[in-house]
Amino acid sequence: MREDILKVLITEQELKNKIAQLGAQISRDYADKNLLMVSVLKGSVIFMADLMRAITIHARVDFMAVSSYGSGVKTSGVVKIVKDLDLPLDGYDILIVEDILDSGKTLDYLIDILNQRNPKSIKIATLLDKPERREVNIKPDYSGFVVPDEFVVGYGLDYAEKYRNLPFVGVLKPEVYSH
Ligand SMILES: O=P(O)(O)OC[C@H]1O[C@H](OP(=O)(O)OP(=O)(O)O)[C@H](O)[C@@H]1O
Ligand SMILES: Nc1nc2[nH]cnc2c(=O)[nH]1
Ligand SMILES: [Mg+2]
Repeated sequence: MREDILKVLITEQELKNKIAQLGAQISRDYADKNLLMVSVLKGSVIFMADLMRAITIHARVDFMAVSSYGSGVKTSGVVKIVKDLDLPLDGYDILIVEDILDSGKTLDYLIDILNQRNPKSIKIATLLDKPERREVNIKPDYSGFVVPDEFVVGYGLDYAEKYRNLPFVGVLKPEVYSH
């Protein structure tokens, strides 16, 4: 698996340090709020697991699965809800936890849907932000790293459902895509 990686963009240690900072910041900002973290499966699962443990105040968690990329590297533009939340949102301050904000279409759609359920507030925490690729007007409230316009994998992010279990974020060798 490691032999498929062209370069490491963000190391395990850099991820760890940044998530500790984000967790501390969120803990301060939500001290007087009613935090419900909403993880967008599957990509955000590793970030969610690490971020929630870096948060030192009461936090509830829930999971939602939407898919727009299928198994490829390009968004289909169609966002499908594969699994909905279990909890109603009224009275909660929602923090959507994402692995990457790319075109922005996934979150744009998701925020529309979640807003209809009357939460107190909705904010976005994304590990990675790829602003060059944005197609809709959306910005993260908490962001770990800005990444260049390259398809990244690892730490939850897949290519054809593989590489999610790499402990760092990297870029694949071009020949991997032709298999
Ligand atoms: O900003 P966008 O262009 O919409 O892209 C970002 C979304 O794409 C990926 O999910 P994907 O649909 O591949 O599903 P996955 O999380 O299960 O890999 C990623 O996890 C984000 O949710
Ligand atoms: N794995 C992966 N999924 C994405 N979804 C949107 N952008 C990306 C990306 O750069 N890598
Ligand atoms: Mg994906």
